[in-house]
Amino acid sequence: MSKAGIKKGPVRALGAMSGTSLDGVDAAVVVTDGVEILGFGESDYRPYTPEERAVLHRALGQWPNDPGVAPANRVVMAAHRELMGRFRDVEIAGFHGQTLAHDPRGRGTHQVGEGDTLAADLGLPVVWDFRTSDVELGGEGAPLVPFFHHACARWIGAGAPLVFLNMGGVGNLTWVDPRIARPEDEGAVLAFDTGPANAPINDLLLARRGLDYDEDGKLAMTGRVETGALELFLDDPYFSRIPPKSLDRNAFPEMMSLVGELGDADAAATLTGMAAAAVLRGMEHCPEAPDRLFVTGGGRKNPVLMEMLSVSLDCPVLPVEEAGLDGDMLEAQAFGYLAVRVARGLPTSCPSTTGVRMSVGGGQVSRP
Ligand SMILES: Nc1ncnc2c1ncn2[C@@H]1O[C@H](COP(=O)(O)OP(=O)(O)OP(=O)(O)O)[C@@H](O)[C@H]1O
Ligand SMILES: CC(=O)N[C@H]1[C@@H]2OC[C@@H](O2)[C@@H](O)[C@@H]1O[C@H](C)C(=O)O
Repeated sequence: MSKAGIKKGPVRALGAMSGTSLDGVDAAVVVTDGVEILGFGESDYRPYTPEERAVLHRALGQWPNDPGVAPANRVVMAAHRELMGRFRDVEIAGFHGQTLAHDPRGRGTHQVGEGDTLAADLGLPVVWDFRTSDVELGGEGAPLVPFFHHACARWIGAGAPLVFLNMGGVGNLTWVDPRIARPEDEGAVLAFDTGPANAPINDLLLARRGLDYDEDGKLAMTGRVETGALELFLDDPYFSRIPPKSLDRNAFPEMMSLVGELGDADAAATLTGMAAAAVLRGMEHCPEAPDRLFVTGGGRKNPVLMEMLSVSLDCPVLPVEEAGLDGDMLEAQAFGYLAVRVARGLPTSCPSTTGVRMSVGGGQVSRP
């Protein structure tokens, strides 16, 4: 028995993720022993209502005890309780919560949501608060999905280095060498946040058109990238900083003023171009050219973004479905996988994924 009280060998683990796009909560089952992936189970999604989303938006940038946090906590807990309660025959759950603020070298990192309450509500051991111990040990506390990306590379039988690129609200990439068996071993993974991805596009569409996002890149498709604005954006020192490195959702507030004078279509095209160009700059940091780049997250459904990535990168750019994985659920699956690792005392991050001083298994375990 592990510290979470789960049996030896593979278990069905449920993971849940509420991402920086604030669109809703994903939950998915992965079958794992905490090392290898043995299979995937069912998955489900629970969108936030417009009112709930507004509560979360108001709480962005807030720290514990700030006034918007308690209402945000109620929204996050209710959505997770409802969604995760739909799953059966699960032995353990991983609960990421919702990031409200991220300042690893300053005030820390803040995910709202109470895993102990959720454990009692669901009657399951819940692993949560995944990022704090990494930050306490000098790490960025993000990204945390890279150890799961390494397991995915092995699950799909990859034989050469490849990249997983998540285009969520923020972009993050993991360069993986699947020939190295353990992710914490030297040279197995390199990971970092590439830059803003969908969050600024969503913010623009909301401000200018009252829409949640630029569906299928329809608006960007009719616009033109304003290269002056793009170059000013790329002057930010973040892009030349050696990884690991991570970002807050709203880390580039100047983006909106860079496109402020542009028409709606040009502004959308330029923000989409900025997301793609940030990835290109990120690829310069990879130790070796990858064989293929698999895109996960909502951005893979944006044909304008996918085309921009394809024309600028030297390797095939493919939606992760081409590898038989589910690009909407990868992060939720990751937190199920990481929960089992924490329960079994295995690390969840290492110096090359977050810059942490030594490999660490982050996360609190709450039993019902
Ligand atoms: N058909 C589509 N066309 C264009 N963009 C899309 C489409 N579908 C989803 N998106 C974008 O993807 C976003 C959702 O992506 P995803 O669910 O990966 O984000 P997240 O998990 O919240 O973010 P993060 O990974 O940063 O935590 C939407 O808010 C939207 O911007
Ligand atoms: C602090 C935080 O929540 N960061 C998120 C965010 O969204 C994408 C990117 O920025 C990544 O660093 C991370 O999420 C994923 C799940 C991760 O930790 O791997």
